[in-house]
Amino acid sequence: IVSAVLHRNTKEGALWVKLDAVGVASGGLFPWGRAIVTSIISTRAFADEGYTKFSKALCRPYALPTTWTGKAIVVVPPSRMHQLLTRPDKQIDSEITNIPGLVETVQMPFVISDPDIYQNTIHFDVVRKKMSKKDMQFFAPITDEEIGLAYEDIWGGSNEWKTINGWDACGQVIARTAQRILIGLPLARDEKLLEASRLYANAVLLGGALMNCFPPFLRKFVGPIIALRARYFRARCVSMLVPIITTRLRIFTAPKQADKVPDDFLQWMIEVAAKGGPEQLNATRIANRLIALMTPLIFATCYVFSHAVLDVHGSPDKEEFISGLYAECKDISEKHGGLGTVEAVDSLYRIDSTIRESMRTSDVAVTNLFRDVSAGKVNLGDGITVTKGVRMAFPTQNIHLDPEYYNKEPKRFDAFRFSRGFEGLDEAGLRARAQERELVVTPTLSFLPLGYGRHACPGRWFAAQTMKQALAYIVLNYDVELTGKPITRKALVNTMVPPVGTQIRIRRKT
Ligand code: HEM
Repeated sequence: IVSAVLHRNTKEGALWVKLDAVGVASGGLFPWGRAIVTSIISTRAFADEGYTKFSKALCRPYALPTTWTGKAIVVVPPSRMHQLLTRPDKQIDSEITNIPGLVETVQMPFVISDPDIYQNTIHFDVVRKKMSKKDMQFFAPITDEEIGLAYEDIWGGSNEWKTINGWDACGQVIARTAQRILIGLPLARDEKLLEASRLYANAVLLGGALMNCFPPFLRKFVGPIIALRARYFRARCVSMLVPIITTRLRIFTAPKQADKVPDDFLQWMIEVAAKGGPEQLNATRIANRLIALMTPLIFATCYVFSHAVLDVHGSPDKEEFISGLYAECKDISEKHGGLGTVEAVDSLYRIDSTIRESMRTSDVAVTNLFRDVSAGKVNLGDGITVTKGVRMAFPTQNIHLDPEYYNKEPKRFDAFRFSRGFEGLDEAGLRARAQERELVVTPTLSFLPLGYGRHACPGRWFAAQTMKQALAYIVLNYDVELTGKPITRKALVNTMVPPVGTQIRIRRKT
């Protein structure tokens, strides 16, 4: 059936016939069907093969079979990346969009019933307007304070070793900090809301990965069942958020009293919603928008941050990394009287390099930066045109581990890879080479975890600043050891499954 769909006599069928495919056997029954089913556990191997054979050797796109779309996605070679990721979404001959890929990565429609939340993404505008580089001074002292309090409450102050779940412990600190920004005090510290939002984020990630193991025609049936857990936690979050949103809406519509208007994400969200018309000023809808943002704010940030903590502490070079990080954090923190300013956080170059390196080596996904053709056709060269309904992606994980871009041991986690070359320079030397620095927030064609071009992540300055503060806090205040076996990471379809069971031993430094 799959073969017939892929090869039917349409423009799309012509595309699949023309493209080289990976993982599809040349003989036997239902080769495409078998490749699609195998993609559940072999997407990474398929992508490795496609990268070597087609992306690198021939600079050609190839078809990657996947249960996710129930057919294949077109993996575009690095040579076409700049052009495709910087072009306007709408051109005379074609229209592309990144939204379906983002939405379907976590299968949002099964979790949130109101389609306006993911079809009309006005909450993205709030991130774009209020979370740019220039806004970081506003957030720095708030996140610094919340991170410190969160560690004290969650990781504790005991000098005795205790064993905790590393993924949960990192996630709880990030969730609390993210929530402080979203809804302010006192609700941000409400234990029940914190737990529900963190479990919601986990359920969305793991549920999405699981749902994507089923092709769309089966997903219709299993999706609602798998999504029950995420729906339950979402409903709990909504019921806790609606009262505060209702109060804020009242303040918003009342005659203005400047001192009463809070300054947090929820307030900015209400202001943007008001421009969208009265139907947007609905407390449940606003709650769902905040929850939709919890996926990047809590899940993506938690994913990256937990990996950075585990990568540093699980490295054979841990001693060297930790002592280098400690020296930097202590020096900068003493110089700036803490880490609650942009100037202080921006000076944490080794910390920045550690997080960037972890994002490079511990990718969230096998392929990423999805673009669906929504109208017309996109020409990929070599006579290959992609038509409406086809999803394109980039071989991001392969690029991140390619010796052409990372010539020194590309698979090794080398925390100071991006900072080492700048050590020992005086002020003038540092200034002269400032433009050369590759930071977490600097997307390049060989560093794509935060996107590139037109839709590069607008939350990256906030995510980077918060993760840097949170990692520096651990380095300064805790001894951490990984317990159990070394972490091995596997892909489930396109998602790299995080090590949610990893245990760590921690104690407060004396
Ligand atoms: C470390 C954590 C994060 C990672 C790894 C991450 C990753 C990404 C990536 C790869 C994209 C580009 C998608 C594409 O090109 O199609 C993206 C877009 C986006 N991110 Fe993030 N993100 C993170 C944190 C955040 C935060 C904290 C926020 C805001 C609260 C945020 C909000 C967004 C939004 C609104 C978009 C869509 C931009 C657009 O379509 O123009 N992200 N993110």
